Amino acid sequence: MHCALYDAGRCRSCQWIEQPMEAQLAAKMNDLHQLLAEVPVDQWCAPVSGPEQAFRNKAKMVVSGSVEKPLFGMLHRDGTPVDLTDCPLYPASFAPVFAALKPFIARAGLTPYNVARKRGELKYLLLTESQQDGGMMLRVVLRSEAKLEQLRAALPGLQAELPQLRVITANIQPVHMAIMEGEQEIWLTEQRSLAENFNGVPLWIRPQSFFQTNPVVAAALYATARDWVRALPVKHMWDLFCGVGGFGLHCATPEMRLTGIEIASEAIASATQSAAMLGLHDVHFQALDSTQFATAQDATPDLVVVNPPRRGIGRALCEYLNRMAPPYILYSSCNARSMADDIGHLPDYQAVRVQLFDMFPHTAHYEVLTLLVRK
Ligand SMILES: C[S@@+](CC[C@H](N)C(=O)[O-])C[C@H]1O[C@@H](n2cnc3c(N)ncnc32)[C@H](O)[C@@H]1O
Ligand code: SF4
Repeated sequence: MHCALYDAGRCRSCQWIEQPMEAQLAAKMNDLHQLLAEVPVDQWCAPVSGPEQAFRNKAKMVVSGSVEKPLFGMLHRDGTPVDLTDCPLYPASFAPVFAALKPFIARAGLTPYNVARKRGELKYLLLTESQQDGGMMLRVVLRSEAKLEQLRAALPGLQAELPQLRVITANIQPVHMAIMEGEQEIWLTEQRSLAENFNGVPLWIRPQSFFQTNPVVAAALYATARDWVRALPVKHMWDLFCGVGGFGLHCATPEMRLTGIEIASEAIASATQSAAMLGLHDVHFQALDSTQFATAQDATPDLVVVNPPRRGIGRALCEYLNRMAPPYILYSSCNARSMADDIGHLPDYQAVRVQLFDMFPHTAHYEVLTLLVRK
């Protein structure tokens, strides 16, 4: 893929961009084979990839420059700002939003935060688009509430110009560090979450909850999980690290009992709302630590889905799964190294099927789905 910012040496985030997609996929498959070298796999499925560009539904922009001429993008290590509004990973629909946000910042008087001087208010802009209808969520990350009223006063003009901005919030991040968001979220619109839909399953995008950033490949991942699970005799499943519920909501049928566990309560609120829309009644989503939840249970479900952060599920959860022995485990991972470690700690399970999903093109990262069956 071609990226002018990469060619100019201004952004090097996509380290594999010069390799054709087929070569990238082959290298990722090779990496996965090596990481699972000690794990016998019955069936390797063909890798799944999506579009080469314009595939991201989310932009996380550091705001720098001046209030009259803000830049949206990132800062190099030496503090030099780079404007990434032309990044080809974003869909074309982002360009007019970025273009309108620049003069809006001047009108609202939101001075970009200057990291070196520790001055200014506006730190980041986080923009997410729903594939369902092009609706968008904009989160304005501010250092404090000092400019909140100015932001509120300028908003009606922005909303008239960009009616696709359905959800707008201010996030207050007072700490001088590269953390993107703080705990305090202030909603500036009546609508609090953005409707999304993958494969006919309603999902909700909202602040403070994880949502997949490559919708085409994520939809394929959830659909595959659904197909694999529906072929198994599952009456009760757990979806651990469930986020907004994508896996559980795809796999569950009205006859099935679904328990979803996730640490972020905002994500659990979304998952609960989706389950109600689907008419699923035997569904129990709770905001808890997955390991603490699991290790406190006596009953074992037929299937445990896990989709942990990069660190994997960890030793304690592996030990619990060995002991409680659910017949099936479906492991979706964005870090095959930690997944391979975890599978190494599940000696009673056989990897029957593995499939790679190219969720992060032009980088070394990828998602992998593994079905484990009790031996
Ligand atoms: C890779 S995301 C997967 C989310 C979801 N399965 C999906 O498809 O969107 C990992 C999720 O684990 C959650 N998480 C992190 N630590 C956790 C913990 N200790 N217990 C439960 N959930 C946790 C995160 O908040 C995040 O939503
Ligand atoms: S993140 Fe965007 S701007 Fe940076 S190298 Fe990749 S495609 Fe180019």
